Amino acid sequence: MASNGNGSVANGNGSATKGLAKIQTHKKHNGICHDDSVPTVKAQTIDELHSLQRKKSAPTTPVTGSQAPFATLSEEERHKQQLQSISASLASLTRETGPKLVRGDPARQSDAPKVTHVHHHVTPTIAVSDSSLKFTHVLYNLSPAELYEQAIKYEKGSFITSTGALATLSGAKTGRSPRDKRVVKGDLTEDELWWGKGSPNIEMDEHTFMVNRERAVDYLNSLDKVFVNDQFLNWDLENRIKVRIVSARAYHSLFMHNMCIRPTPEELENFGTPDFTIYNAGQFPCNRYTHYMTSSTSIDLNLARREMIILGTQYAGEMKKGLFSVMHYLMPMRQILSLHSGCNMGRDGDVALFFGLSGTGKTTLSTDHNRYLIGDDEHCWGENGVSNIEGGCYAKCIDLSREKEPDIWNAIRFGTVLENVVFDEYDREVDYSDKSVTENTRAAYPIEYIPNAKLPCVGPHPKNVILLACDAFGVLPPVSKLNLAQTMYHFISGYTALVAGTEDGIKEPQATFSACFGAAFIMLHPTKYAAMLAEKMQKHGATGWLVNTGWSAGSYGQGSRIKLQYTRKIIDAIHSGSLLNAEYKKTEIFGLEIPTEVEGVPSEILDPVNTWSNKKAYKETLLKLAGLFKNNFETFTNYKIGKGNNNLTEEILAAGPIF
Ligand SMILES: Nc1ncnc2c1ncn2[C@@H]1O[C@H](COP(=O)(O)OP(=O)(O)OP(=O)(O)O)[C@@H](O)[C@H]1O
Ligand SMILES: O=C([O-])CC(=O)C(=O)O
Ligand SMILES: [Ca+2]
Ligand SMILES: [Mn+2]
Repeated sequence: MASNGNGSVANGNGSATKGLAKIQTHKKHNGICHDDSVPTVKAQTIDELHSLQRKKSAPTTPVTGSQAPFATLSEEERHKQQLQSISASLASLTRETGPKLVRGDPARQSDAPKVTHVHHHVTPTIAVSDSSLKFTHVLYNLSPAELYEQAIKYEKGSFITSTGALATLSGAKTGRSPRDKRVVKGDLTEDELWWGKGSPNIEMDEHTFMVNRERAVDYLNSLDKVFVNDQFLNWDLENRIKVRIVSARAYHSLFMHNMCIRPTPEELENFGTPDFTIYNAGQFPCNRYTHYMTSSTSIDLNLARREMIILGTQYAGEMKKGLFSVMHYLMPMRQILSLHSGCNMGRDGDVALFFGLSGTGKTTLSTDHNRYLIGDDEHCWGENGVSNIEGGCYAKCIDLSREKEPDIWNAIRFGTVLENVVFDEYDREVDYSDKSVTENTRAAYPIEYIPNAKLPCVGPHPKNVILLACDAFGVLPPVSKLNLAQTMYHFISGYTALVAGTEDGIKEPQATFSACFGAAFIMLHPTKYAAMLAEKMQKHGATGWLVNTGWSAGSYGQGSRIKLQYTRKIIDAIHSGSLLNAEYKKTEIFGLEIPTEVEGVPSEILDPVNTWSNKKAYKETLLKLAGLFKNNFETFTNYKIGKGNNNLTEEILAAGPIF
């Protein structure tokens, strides 16, 4: 609006004013003066006014820059194609087409009339059912703000915390249910996948999968609305996988919005058919009379159909880790190694991988203020280097403190999903020490919430491969340098003490072995991944390390957990290269090379024997753990690691504890 810059007295057309000049705020060309300086709204009705509040925009990603304007399709045509594709996704066994879908929130009445054009042809003889007469509203790739509103309006237990995060409850399950994860054994998968003892792939047949699929799809179709996320996995563009997640809760949609890679509007426009689809009907149980079902929970993977069904658990980590399993199948088929690891990069481009089971420190230690974060949990290592599979991080929050983990603390803000935390009823301050709901409290946030995230999340070949173990026995050294055979031995063993119930039902630390530091997610035999890792480490000259982030000066109960501050110093020394050239000595039994000094770490803790007052108890505990390693490794002694590489196989077998 034009203003008459030099004050309000002169009225510009030269007409004389008697007495005090009328104060004019602005003036129209026709010379009529108005007292009010505020322009009126451009709306004829209250409804229209409210409609002005919301500007139309497409979903955006804050990540990659290119935001080319839509060119090829009209908005309406694009919506129509999306809905048809989603309807096809939701088609049941008995109906050729899926439900009638309508875009938008059923609570917004104005959305309703737009539906007619997505009406599908139905075969009148079989498809007449009540559910085919109703519409299912599709909330497609909503923004975090919209998902907040949906969650707060419709999902009990959803609240905004004092820092703006969305606090939510995952229901009866507060961790994954590995014993309820099933994989269809069919022509494609029978020979390719790892089955039997030690394998995470509990078999099911195609028919049972379809029974569960029908149950999930019918449940979702019976709802007034479903959430659909179309997103990507893997920052390596050549090996990017398109995923669709159909779910019933805003919590699930926001979780996956944060955890998967968010498409730009342009990428969404050209999304096409997803490579893999999840049907999350987690609120609804499976039918226990169905063959194979041992509980009301079932997470079912069908690689041939490229689908996953979730029944009977609302824990969002099932979706994240279910897709990780899929990547553990798809990527090795392309000679790319999939890794349950964190990953970061120094200023000079030195990349480190952090392997470890749940709770060993992948997220905590890869989130390092002095380094670029590539990702905290799931990566690929291919011809050109490493790439993150995900677009977000999933940090443990129990006992989180601003001082010890500032970057994670600051990432818990608007947009972040906070699972199962306890907060003050009035001011909504979260009490991170409260375990009333679960010890496995979690925050899921987009990776760019970490200030020094490396975008895009890719990096060159790793220089250091750090194996993290949280040793509840307190006998493994805080850090050891490994040769290649030892690295493979410990990678295949995948030792830690499970802490704090990420897997449903486990509350106390206990020794556990999980091949490749992720047996729950691998699809092929562990030696396949191990061979790929050995080959890549050899080729690119990476050094292996074993870091104990667990106990010192006694086992769980007597000793205490190694201070995070010390572990960080150890990791710093690995990154800087100073530890590579330190002085080493060899430990008994495990034959580990341990440094005599690390800057910033008391030297006496570097050899665990020094920290135990009862040396006899130390030796007994060491032998006990060595025995557990030996027992565990027996399953692998008959396997060759890689093709024609017998030497390495023998070296690996010899790289374990000797007693
Ligand atoms: N010395 C230590 N080193 C690393 N972490 C420690 C140490 N002491 C305590 N911790 C705590 O241990 C936890 C490590 O959890 P983190 O989230 O890093 O696990 P993760 O390996 O990423 O597991 P997941 O795969 O389940 O996400 C954090 O809560 C961290 O604060
Ligand atoms: O999957 C989860 O729920 C958490 C996680 O990262 C793991 O267990 O490795
Ligand atoms: Ca993590
Ligand atoms: Mn993990």
